[in-house]
Amino acid sequence: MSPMNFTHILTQAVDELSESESYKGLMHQHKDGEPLPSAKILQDIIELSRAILFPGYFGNSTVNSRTINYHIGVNIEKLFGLLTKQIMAGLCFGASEECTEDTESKQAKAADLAAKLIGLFPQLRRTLATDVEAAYNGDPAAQSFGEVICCYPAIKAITNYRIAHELLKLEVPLIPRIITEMAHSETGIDIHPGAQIGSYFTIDHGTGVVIGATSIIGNNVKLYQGVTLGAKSFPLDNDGNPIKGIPRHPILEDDVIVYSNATILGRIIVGKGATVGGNIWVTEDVPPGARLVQTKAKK
Ligand SMILES: CC(=O)OC[C@H](N)C(=O)O
Repeated sequence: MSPMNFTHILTQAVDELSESESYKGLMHQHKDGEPLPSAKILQDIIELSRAILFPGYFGNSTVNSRTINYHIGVNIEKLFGLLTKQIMAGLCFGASEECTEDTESKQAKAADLAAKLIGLFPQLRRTLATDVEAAYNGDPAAQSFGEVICCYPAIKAITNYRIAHELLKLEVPLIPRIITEMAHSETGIDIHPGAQIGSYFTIDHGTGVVIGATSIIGNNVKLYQGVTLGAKSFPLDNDGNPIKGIPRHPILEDDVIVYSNATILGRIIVGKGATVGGNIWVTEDVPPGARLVQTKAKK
């Protein structure tokens, strides 16, 4: 192809891609003074959060009990600055009116929400400590808490989820979903920030786990790789659009174990202490303490 032809093809592509009919619904219209959330900075926020919650394991590895106050202080200060800006961007993204109107009060709100989230970090760390313990106690292959924190995808995914869930409760738009989707890409574990998950939660191996937006998981629950807590077909409104916000995912009560690749669908209850075996499809309530298993393979 001659350079003239390249130019023609490229110019035509530019023209077609710039036509409003072509990008309708697919472009975010930038307005001066309105930032968009940045996946890159949110990644920095997650790295800082991990360094604060699990000092020495993430971030600066030279931290010790004499210097911890300094390290946590520096990281919290950085986190507060970055988080405030990203929350502001999230508020702008979710705002129906122009974000440039009332910027000061939005900025004050963003700083307030960032401080509220950081204020929850001590409680988040206490809950994450239970998740680390559950991962260690739930896996004979784990040699130490340190190994679990450094290596287990579940700890990364659950940390992102627990931060994102608090941001969702603070009604910050978009950012919670970006944070859980970052963990999804990193670990293969997809936990929607809207799910409610108790303490001592663990996922062994993790790859392919999906936990839907309205799932409710009690305390001391263990999942294996490939488990889906999903929804069944959903109702549509008169215009044929899905009706949002309906509880449609399972409730797993305390002490439930679900083995690999089980698919549990709909707003059903898996009762306290029940065990759901691998590779099964569950769409009805499971009584407390039940053992649900697939029929054995036959020769
Ligand atoms: C996990 C799952 O059921 O996904 C289906 C859909 N995203 C929903 O939330 O209903």
